[in-house]
Amino acid sequence: MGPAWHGGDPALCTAVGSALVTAPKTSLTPPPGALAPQRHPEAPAPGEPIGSHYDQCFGCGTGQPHGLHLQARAGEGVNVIAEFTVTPDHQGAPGLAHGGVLASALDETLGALNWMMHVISVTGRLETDFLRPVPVETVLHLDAQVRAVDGRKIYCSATGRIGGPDGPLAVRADALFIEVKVEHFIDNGRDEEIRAAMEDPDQVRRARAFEVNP
Ligand SMILES: CCCCCCCCCCCCCCCC(=O)SCCNC(=O)CCNC(=O)[C@H](O)C(C)(C)COP(=O)(O)OP(=O)(O)OC[C@H]1O[C@@H](n2cnc3c(N)ncnc32)[C@H](O)[C@@H]1OP(=O)(O)O
Repeated sequence: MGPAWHGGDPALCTAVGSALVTAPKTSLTPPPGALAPQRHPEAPAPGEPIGSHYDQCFGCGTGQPHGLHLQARAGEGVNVIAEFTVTPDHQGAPGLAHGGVLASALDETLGALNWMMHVISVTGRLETDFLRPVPVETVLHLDAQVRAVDGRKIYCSATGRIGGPDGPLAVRADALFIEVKVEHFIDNGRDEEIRAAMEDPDQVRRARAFEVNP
């Protein structure tokens, strides 16, 4: 048998005999020169709703019938909080939330951190730990925070607790978000939706706000 596939990165894994040895992944660990995150002076006040960045977003869009409808609020630091109620539509196993849905809820909460720093960024990497099963009708209390910033790289983490902000930890994630320009969406999105978004002055204003208020 040939060597195992290691995602093309020989630094991550090495085959030793038939065993696969995985070296620690360092890309979610801020490098020594990384800076502490700064809360933008115009970030929403603590407790203020952050609002949806796009009404068709699966995570936060109010016009998206199949979405999670997350409504994040600003925290005290460079963090946001949100609650997510697991419904029967979110099941993976009978009566239990699907892991991918929970990862989406974490991802969306992490994405809302953009508004605390006035930066547009997208998920580059998301590593999720599922610690407890999450039953239908659970209210998952989500908290995401930026840990460090290194150039365009934003190192952040999120937790999801069952039933309350101090409830049992059910899911957690470390993530690397990468800062992008609005052109990331314009150049890559499907024409139909981009055209509609560009014709919506509120959407354009939301997207450009961070670029004119650096
Ligand atoms: C008019 C319409 C307006 C619409 C306005 C909407 C605005 C509001 C949107 C908010 C949205 C939030 C929503 C929730 C969060 C999502 O769900 S976002 C959607 C999911 N994510 C994506 O689709 C991203 C897909 N990936 C990409 O597009 C590209 O890979 C990226 C992430 C932009 C990076 O590409 P790039 O810009 O070419 O940068 P690149 O040089 O490759 O990497 C930069 C650095 O990051 C590192 N890096 C990149 N990827 C990784 C990785 N996976 N692991 C480790 N390191 C990495 C690189 O090694 C590099 O490090 P240095 O060399 O600088 O040390």
